[in-house]
Amino acid sequence: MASAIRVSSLGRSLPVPVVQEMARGLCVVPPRYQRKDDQDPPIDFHGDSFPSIPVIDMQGLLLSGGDSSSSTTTEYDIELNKLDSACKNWGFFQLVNHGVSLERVKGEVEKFFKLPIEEREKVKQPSGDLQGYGQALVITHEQKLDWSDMVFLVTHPEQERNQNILQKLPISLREALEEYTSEVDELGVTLLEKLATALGMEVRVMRDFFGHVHRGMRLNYYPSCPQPELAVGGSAHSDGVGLTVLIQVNETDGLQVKHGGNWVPVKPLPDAFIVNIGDMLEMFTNGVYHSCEHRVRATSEGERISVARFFSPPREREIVPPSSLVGPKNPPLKYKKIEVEAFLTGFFASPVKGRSYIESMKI
Ligand SMILES: O=C(O)CCC(=O)C(=O)O
Ligand SMILES: [Fe+2]
Repeated sequence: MASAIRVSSLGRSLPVPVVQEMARGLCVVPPRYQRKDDQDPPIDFHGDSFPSIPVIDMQGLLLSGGDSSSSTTTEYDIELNKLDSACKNWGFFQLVNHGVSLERVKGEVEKFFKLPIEEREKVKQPSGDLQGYGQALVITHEQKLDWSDMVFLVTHPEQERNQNILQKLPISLREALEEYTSEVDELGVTLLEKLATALGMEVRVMRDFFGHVHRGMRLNYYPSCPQPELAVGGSAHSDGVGLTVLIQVNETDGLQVKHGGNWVPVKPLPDAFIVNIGDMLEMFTNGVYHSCEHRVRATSEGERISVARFFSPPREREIVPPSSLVGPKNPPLKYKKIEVEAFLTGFFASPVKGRSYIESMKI
């Protein structure tokens, strides 16, 4: 039985109602979803100075940084510099011109969330597992909840897959996810290599850190909310991974990133990826790159769907920056040395609270 060889799950999340079902016909947000205390002030913007996350052109990036032995800067290196400064100052960027086709995966994910509840529940999160249709990081019965549902899947390494769940996904969705992940994974690896070049690190060092790349994904569903001023679509958090590559499936916006003390809304460009640095890359770069806090607001303007692909180092890897980023000519080591497995076990053991977990890793 394939599932018998799965390595142990990293945590569990208490079962919660499917918000999509609960929300049908509801006029009032139930108390457990009322989050008035989590509604930070809206962005403080002044006309033209409205900030937005940087935009990086993948074709420009592919042409950049090819010859690290040359000291001449080509016009394409501008894109690499833009990438570097986006990861330092924002930890978030939009990636355009990437060549990955998104149509099919978007259509199939939308179709999944339109299925009758009995069909969706076939892939329900089993108790004691994080994979499947449910929620993550629900640790206590008192904890306030997000106005969203998700399907979480680990796809690589193969022994961490929950075959039982994968096989119960509608076949057309499974095939679309397979096609999409093979394309987005290639892009993810290329991006990690470009990040290494931007950091002045040997590409080999980044490759060694990520190894065969641990890969997971989340299909996020945020139902329309009758009282959006009371609820939160997705709690403020930083991603406990290496790198996240996300697509917004439909037209409903809602993602906000914390920048300069403000919550800045993200308006995805057509077919763009939204990419962000995760906690493990912040630690591996000794804080040079920033794992930015982000959240999803609730809205009454309709449902919102997104698909996040996560890239991380393997569980047994210790998160330690390469010598090129730590003293004597660089800052001293800023984060505790910890294995990925221990990092993740801690991450999934407490309710999410902004950047508090990565902050607790600081020396
Ligand atoms: O739905 C979004 O735009 C953000 C989702 C997210 O932050 C996540 O899945 O980690
Ligand atoms: Fe996230």
